[in-house]
Amino acid sequence: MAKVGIVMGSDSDWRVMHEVGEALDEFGIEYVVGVVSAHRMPEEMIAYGKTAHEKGIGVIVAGAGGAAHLPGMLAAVTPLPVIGVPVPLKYLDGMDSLLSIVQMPAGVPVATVSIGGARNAGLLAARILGASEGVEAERIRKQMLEFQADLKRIAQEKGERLKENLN
Ligand SMILES: Nc1c(C(=O)O)ncn1[C@@H]1O[C@H](COP(=O)(O)O)[C@@H](O)[C@H]1O
Repeated sequence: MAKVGIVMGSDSDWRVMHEVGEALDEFGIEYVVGVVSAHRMPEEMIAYGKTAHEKGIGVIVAGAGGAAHLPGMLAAVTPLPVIGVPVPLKYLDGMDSLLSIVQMPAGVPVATVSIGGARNAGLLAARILGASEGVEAERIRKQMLEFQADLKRIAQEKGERLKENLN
């Protein structure tokens, strides 16, 4: 089974991006973590994007804050799906990052999650890998269905408890 490449513009993004890894851990999916910045190390970033698909990576999850060009620049050079995570910083609350990531020109898609939505990025990467053929993909799909059933059960139990407390 392909791995997920988790990359971020700075080690400071890990406070948000660690949730990508935690979601993948729950699904037994391997990942490799790295820091590559389009702004601070453009050559290394391009090399990462150009070679990721040759290194057993099937999906890239890229997080960055502020003028977040990393996800889009990776999408420009890789054939793999790229999921962008807007990382909120001290100023502008991540709106700058969200707009930088989501407003891609036609032809260069980045699947953008919500501001700070690292967990959903991990879950989306799991769904992408689970959509392929093979035993491992089948296992991920099955586990995702169980995960969704759990979500429903928990939401219903919480609703019931609220009703009991109010009535
Ligand atoms: N947005 C980018 C890019 C990029 O898009 O290439 N490289 C670094 N950064 C962002 O700068 C913020 C501050 O970084 P520092 O904490 O290192 O100063 C981080 O959120 C990072 O993702």
